[in-house]
Amino acid sequence: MSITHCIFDLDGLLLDTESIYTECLQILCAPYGKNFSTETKLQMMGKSSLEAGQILIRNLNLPMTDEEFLTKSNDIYQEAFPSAELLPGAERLIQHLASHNIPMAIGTGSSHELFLLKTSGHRELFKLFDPVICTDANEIRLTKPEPDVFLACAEKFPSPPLSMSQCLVFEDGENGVRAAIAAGMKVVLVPSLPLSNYDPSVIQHATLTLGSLLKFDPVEFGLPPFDDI
Ligand SMILES: O=c1[nH]cc([C@@H]2O[C@H](COP(=O)(O)O)[C@@H](O)[C@H]2O)c(=O)[nH]1
Ligand SMILES: [Mg+2]
Repeated sequence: MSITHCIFDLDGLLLDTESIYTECLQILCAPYGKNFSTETKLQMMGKSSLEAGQILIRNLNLPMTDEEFLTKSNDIYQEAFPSAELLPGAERLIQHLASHNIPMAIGTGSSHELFLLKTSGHRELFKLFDPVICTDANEIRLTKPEPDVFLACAEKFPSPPLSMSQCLVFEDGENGVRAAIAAGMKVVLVPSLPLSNYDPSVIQHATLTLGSLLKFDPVEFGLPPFDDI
């Protein structure tokens, strides 16, 4: 069945914020002589700031409380996120789908406050999404890999899809791919870390895996073809 609605992850999928997270968390860990590993990062991706901090503290045995992590990391994020850049192919795909009136949502593990900071350089483009569901929204009980964020997107579209299988999720994280599958949606994995780090079962269950959003062909999902090729 054709796709009628598209749902986009934010960090590492539309915006190059995963590289910023890595730099910020390396800065945070360095004074403790700890190394922020890719394995830990993959577990954190898609989680709320608090849950991600708890994973980091536990995995690296960091001598700090959850509150200390939130304060320290937030100070570093406030400086770093306003310069977040769009990833290759993101603007082209968003403008294309918008020009064909395909409903688009954002479903992110980010808080609404950090969403605003990260997208501050791209305000007009992010007005094309309705709804924008952040992980601190009232209706979100559980974060990715649970399906709550994506199910809330489906429910809040101005005109909701007939079935979850008509929603296509774009994701860069393991937790996000699992959440999309749990929601009964199709999912394109565009990894933001080398693919060799990903759980093979995540890659196997994704509908499609692409090296970049530039490689996405809307026609494969029954969406209108690009006009510029
Ligand atoms: O290195 C990290 N990557 C990602 C996260 C968390 O994961 C979210 C991004 O997940 P997603 O792209 O699925 O929204 C971020 O907003 C943040 O809460 C983090 O803490 N640290
Ligand atoms: Mg992501």
